[in-house]
Amino acid sequence: MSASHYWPQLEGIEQTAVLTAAETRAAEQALFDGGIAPIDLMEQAGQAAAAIIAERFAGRTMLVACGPGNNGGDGYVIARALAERGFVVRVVALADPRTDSAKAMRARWTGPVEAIAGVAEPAEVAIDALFGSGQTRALAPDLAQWLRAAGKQRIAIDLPSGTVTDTGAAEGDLPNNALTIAIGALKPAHLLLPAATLSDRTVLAPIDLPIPADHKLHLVTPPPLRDPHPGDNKYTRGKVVVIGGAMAGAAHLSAIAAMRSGAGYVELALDQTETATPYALVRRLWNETVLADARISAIAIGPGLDDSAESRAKLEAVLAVDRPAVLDAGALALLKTIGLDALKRVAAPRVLTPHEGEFARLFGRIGNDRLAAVRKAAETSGAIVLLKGGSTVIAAPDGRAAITEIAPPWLATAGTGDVLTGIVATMLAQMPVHGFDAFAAVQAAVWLHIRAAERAGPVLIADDLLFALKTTVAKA
Ligand SMILES: NC(=O)C1=CN([C@@H]2O[C@H](COP(=O)(O)OP(=O)(O)OC[C@H]3O[C@@H](n4cnc5c(N)ncnc54)[C@H](O)[C@@H]3O)[C@@H](O)[C@H]2O)[C@@H](O)CC1
Ligand SMILES: [K+]
Repeated sequence: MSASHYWPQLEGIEQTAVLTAAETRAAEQALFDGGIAPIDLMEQAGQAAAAIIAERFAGRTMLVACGPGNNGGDGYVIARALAERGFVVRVVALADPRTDSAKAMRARWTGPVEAIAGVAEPAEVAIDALFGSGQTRALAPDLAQWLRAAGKQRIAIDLPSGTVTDTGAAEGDLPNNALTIAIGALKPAHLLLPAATLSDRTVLAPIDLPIPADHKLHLVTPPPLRDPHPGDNKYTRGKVVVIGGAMAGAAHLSAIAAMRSGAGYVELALDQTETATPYALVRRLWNETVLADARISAIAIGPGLDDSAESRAKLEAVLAVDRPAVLDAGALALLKTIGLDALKRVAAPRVLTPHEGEFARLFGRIGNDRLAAVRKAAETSGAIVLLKGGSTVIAAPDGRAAITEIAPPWLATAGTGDVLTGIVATMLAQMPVHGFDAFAAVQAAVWLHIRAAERAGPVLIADDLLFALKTTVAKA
């Protein structure tokens, strides 16, 4: 087993806007309307991609596979730029170029262009410039197979061919890429499963693409956490109440995670209490007065909660309190019977943190457009919805959405979701401290969860995250 990052990684991405195919086209059009020539933008894109390739794959033989559209156009630029740097480059065309820019770039490539059928010898590196953000259908199986055989390693230009830009769907048996070079901006398929798993690494080739100010989707980024200052007390650092039930361990994970994320005061309400470590955790017997304290900053409910009448009464009590609340696990099952309207009883933000099964039970089948499904769920419920998984999608009722990088797969183990719930609760409790809103608070929590998992390392168990959180939060 390897402790290093063998799951897909984003590298050096500073521009965190994520654009759909249509938004990318609109941004390009804005440039062209402003007088930039399309071939100049393509030259910039191809040169930027070639510079990245030259640095990382020095000395390898290259085979550039060009499609008929502008992705193929990028391919011709890359071939020329690599040849000028001394690389041995062959170019293969799937079909003649169809766009003006691609035609122009093919004309500037002075070497031979082979037909796909004629390629016998694979190269060390095959560059997939077949299809990019203009892909409209699945990749033909024989083409996928050809691509797999064309190089010992592959690099995808903008997107791996066969992936759907806006959903991350990827049909068929598509080959893996050592590198994907996103052109101008990240697209949803760079972050969403399964497409995101087709690349070991994803980097961004910078071009002068203007990012529309009203774009609504972005990559989850490091949160701006404020350190405590001498004037703080336990209540200014946030009081979190965690309401547990039948399985007390799950609620303990949430409560201790809330503590380790920096909450000033965490209270755990249970059906029975005992004195145990950590002694700093205040354990109380559940009754409704637990929720009567005006100093409560946020509430978490769900981990370890069964579907009994008592549990339902607890959830009803939480939903009546005008304080930020996160609902997970058992609370989501109960919410199904209470009805989503209950989330709107008070003005304070509500956060739902379902995994796929819980999501489907509450909102219906996810289908193959995870992002659209989560956005719709947030809109209809009025809550911030965080769909957990290898790449986590978060949506706010106002249409804003965010996607995480791919999380360490070691997180797929019991109890890690309970930990996330606790972190969410603390970030909600600390909204005034850090000066962010609930949508940002949830992103902060997911980011901390991923970083804590990296810190905890392979074969982590949920309890390890609790300890890893301490350093993670301190360094955020
Ligand atoms: N518009 C521009 O000027 C720029 C575009 N850029 C590149 O252009 C790409 C987008 O170019 P396009 O919009 O031309 O689209 P693509 O080059 O991605 O593909 C479009 C062409 O492929 C066909 N097609 C789509 N999916 C297919 C499939 N599965 N099997 C067979 N044929 C298929 C379409 O009918 C069309 O002819 C980006 O991904 C990026 O690489 C960059 O050069 C930056 C500048
Ligand atoms: K491609």
